[in-house]
Amino acid sequence: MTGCFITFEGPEGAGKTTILKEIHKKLQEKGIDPVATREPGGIKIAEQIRSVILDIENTEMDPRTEALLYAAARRQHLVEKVLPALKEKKVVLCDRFIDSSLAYQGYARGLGMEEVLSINLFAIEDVMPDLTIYFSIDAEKGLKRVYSGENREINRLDNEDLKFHDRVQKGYAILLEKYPERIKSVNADQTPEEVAEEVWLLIRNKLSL
Ligand SMILES: Nc1ncnc2c1ncn2[C@@H]1O[C@H](COP(=O)(O)OP(=O)(O)OP(=O)(O)O)[C@@H](O)[C@H]1O
Ligand SMILES: Cc1cn([C@H]2C[C@H](O)[C@@H](COP(=O)(O)O)O2)c(=O)[nH]c1=O
Repeated sequence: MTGCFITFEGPEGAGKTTILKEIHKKLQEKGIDPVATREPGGIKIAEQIRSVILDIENTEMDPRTEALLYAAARRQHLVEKVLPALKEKKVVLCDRFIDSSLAYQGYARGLGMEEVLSINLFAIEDVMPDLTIYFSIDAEKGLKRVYSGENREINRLDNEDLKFHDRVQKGYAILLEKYPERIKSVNADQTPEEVAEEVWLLIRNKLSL
């Protein structure tokens, strides 16, 4: 098996983290030892940057600072964790990557998707995911899940108004049109078991399992 970089994308509460854990388990059952990680975070420095970005009290953060911090966390995570794993021919499952920056900072914050792409190309050079799974759900429904769940703290980005989260979704819609070969959409508004099944099918196809 060759290395494969698979990213999970979507609005808040779409179920990415839940399904990523399930896919990790399913791959292990097939005798594969995948690396499961997340952005921003996944390694010490990037987790430290994450707490600065997502701190609910950092309301004065400038949008360009925000975009640069995400890109910096991405760079460090890529060189410290993702690239070494791919070099060992591992499957890497990553909760969010560059598409989040394009949808959230580029489109929803209004910085421009091309501008945000260019700072990110500096961070990632030419490393793009082999497959991106987009968890499609209405922004409001996803947010309701986040606010009613008890398993994570509400962060600064969750706290943006619904219009912001609707723009995030629009940003992703643009990306789905732009990268149809790489980004595959699943219906995230189903039971976790049904969503996991759709995602599993895509991953099995990609890995020829
Ligand atoms: N298919 C589903 N149906 C209903 N609830 C779900 C489903 N998938 C996940 N949830 C619940 O919704 C909440 C958010 O799920 P999860 O953390 O997996 O989403 P996420 O996409 O990673 O969110 P975020 O990016 O905002 O952290 C959790 O409480 C989880 O238990
Ligand atoms: C990578 C990345 C993330 N974001 C946003 C998306 C979420 O609101 C948070 C991360 O929280 P999660 O619970 O781990 O999903 O950060 C962003 O705006 N830009 C990015 O590049």
